[in-house]
Amino acid sequence: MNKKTVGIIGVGNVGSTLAFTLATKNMCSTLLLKDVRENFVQAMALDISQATNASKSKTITKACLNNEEFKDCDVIVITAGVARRPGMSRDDLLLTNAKIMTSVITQIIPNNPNAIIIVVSNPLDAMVYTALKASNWSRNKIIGMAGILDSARMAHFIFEKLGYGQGQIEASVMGGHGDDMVPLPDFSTVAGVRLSEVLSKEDIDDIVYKTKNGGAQIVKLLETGSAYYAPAYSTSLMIEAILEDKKEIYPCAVMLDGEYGYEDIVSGVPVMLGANGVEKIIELNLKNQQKEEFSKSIASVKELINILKEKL
Ligand SMILES: NC(=O)c1ccc[n+]([C@@H]2O[C@H](COP(=O)([O-])OP(=O)(O)OC[C@H]3O[C@@H](n4cnc5c(N)ncnc54)[C@H](O)[C@@H]3O)[C@@H](O)[C@H]2O)c1
Ligand SMILES: O=C(O)C[C@H](O)C(=O)O
Repeated sequence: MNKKTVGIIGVGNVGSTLAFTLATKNMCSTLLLKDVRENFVQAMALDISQATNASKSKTITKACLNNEEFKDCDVIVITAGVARRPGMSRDDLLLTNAKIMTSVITQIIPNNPNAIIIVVSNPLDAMVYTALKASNWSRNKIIGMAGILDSARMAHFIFEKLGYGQGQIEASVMGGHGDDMVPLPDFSTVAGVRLSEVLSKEDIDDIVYKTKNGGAQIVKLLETGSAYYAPAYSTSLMIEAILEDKKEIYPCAVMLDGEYGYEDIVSGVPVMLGANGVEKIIELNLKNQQKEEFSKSIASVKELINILKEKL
């Protein structure tokens, strides 16, 4: 096991599921948990620590009740904020979560100068942007989790149509983590076979629709919040790639600086993750229609950022 410290701020549904995954899988030596709900975070730390002992993992889990204890992290995950409820879009969380993000960043930065930060709070791309501006850190160090989740959802819907190929599906989604995300059937395969070889255009269109609506579908069924198992697991893959310097390619939300023709805007693109966070941004050769969809998705994130500039 790595002698590494992971911190999680916001230990609600996603944060606690992630903490449980990391601790019971022995993925770090120390796990620091922080939340505004002080009793709750202590309960989570106790419960997860006891699960860890049952699993014979060596991870030590601690609840931090002040900023001084939350220190020396190699990776920090921010899931602090509110989640949407039925009838809401992720964008409705903008102002509330931007205030929380700014306050969290200001608190954690002084004691964690070497951390790579993974942002999960929504609306995701605008929250990564907020965290980057509040910290003034370089773009390789603050990364948003969404593309792995959206791609996993797309793989799920591909399997639903096919009825075979579970575990062999590679799906690809880029763009912002909002209603205008860009599922890419042309870059998706089943055991290397292109989707268009095994599914009709109608089926593929339906998969694209369901992928874009995947988060809202769960919100509607849950009634009290949003998805957490797939988001937490997707985040754990990013953490593993960073802690173990795996140099793996994942779709993540990053600040663009000329890539795909955009700058000063955050969006989901394939990146290489390693010990330094984002170590490379990969530029796919998109067709015209895919470029248009990506541009629409960028415009939606820009709108949110303009609201933040005006109102915060
Ligand atoms: N990027 C993605 O793909 C993705 C996936 C799932 C959820 N999310 C987002 O992640 C966020 C968390 O979702 P959840 O289901 O875990 O919600 P949740 O309500 O279960 O947990 C949020 C936690 O944040 C805490 N919190 C609030 N303000 C805080 C602060 N200032 N400091 C520390 N902790 C604070 C709350 O007390 C709560 O425990 C939401 O914004 C949600 O929309 C994003
Ligand atoms: O849908 C949400 O609000 C949460 C998250 O962004 C998701 O896609 O599950």
